[in-house]
Amino acid sequence: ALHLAQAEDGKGLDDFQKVYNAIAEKLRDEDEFDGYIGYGPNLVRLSWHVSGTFDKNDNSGGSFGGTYRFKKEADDPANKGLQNAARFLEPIAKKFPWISHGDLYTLAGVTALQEMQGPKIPWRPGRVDADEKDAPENGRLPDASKDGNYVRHYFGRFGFSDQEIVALLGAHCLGKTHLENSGYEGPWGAATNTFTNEFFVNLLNENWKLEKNDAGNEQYNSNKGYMMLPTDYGLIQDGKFKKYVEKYAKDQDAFFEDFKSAYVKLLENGIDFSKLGKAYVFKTLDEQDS
Ligand code: HEM
Ligand SMILES: CCN(CC)c1nc(N)c2ccccc2n1
Repeated sequence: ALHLAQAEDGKGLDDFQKVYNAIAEKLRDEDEFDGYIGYGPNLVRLSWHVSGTFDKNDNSGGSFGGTYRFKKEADDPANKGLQNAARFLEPIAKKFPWISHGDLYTLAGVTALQEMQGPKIPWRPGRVDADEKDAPENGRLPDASKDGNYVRHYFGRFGFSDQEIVALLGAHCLGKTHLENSGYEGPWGAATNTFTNEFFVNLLNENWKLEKNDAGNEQYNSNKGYMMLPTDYGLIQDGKFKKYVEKYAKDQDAFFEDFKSAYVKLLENGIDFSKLGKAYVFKTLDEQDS
């Protein structure tokens, strides 16, 4: 059965907005990280990795239990580089000991996206920390060296449609790949900390050359110094995905709307929130500047 959400007792919008603000202020303050990209993209990746372990066949993994806090999950080679996001969140967890790890990891991704001018992401609390025995085994996160069909099959495990898959991958407008983390490198310079539909525009507009990188892995590079993972490139090799790439390259609002829905589905997969009221929509720091 699905995990039943149990909100932290007596905590409401104001309490979670305080956590949001603490993360957002720390994001602004520590802007030099990773060549002045900042921690935003890394926090978004963490929120996806703690959720992407979900398996609808037995309702294992996923964001509910906050099991990333155990080495068994954190040390998954696919999570290399996310130690930065985890370290960033430690003082936040200390300041707000009442928030569960699952709620903190997902709220941090929502905060980072909104502070990077992304769409407003409705968020619901109620994830409850589980034990190390509940941590999913390594190997549930995707392999970047594969093609579009692999991506369709991989996300089929969570019940995502072609349209939801393309929208979700639009998050690769943020940050960059790091050779020492994943064996992929770049894009230098182009890496951004602003949420836009640029990933789709680049996919369609650049001429991509398949090259071996310094780690011996193949990736697509453009003469402007952009890069695409083989799984990214699969979105324009596969006709059914490509029509959504074209839609989002033309219409950023449609991308924002579809990304928001798919990202919420990713973060809430496997959890029954029916006992809770409506989701919270947080104000950005800019919207609160008194
Ligand atoms: C086919 C599925 C996916 C594959 C194979 C994939 C693979 C990767 C790889 C290899 C990196 C580079 C990591 C590093 O070297 O530091 C990366 C970074 C990133 N991914 Fe994905 N990813 C996928 C889906 C997603 C999704 C669904 C999201 C969010 C909704 C996401 C968000 C990010 C972000 C924000 C970064 C940049 C992190 C940073 O700059 O530190 N990815 N991804
Ligand atoms: C759209 C070009 N960029 C940086 C703005 C980009 N492209 C990517 N293909 C990419 C893939 C994984 C993680 C980050 C990524 N960033």
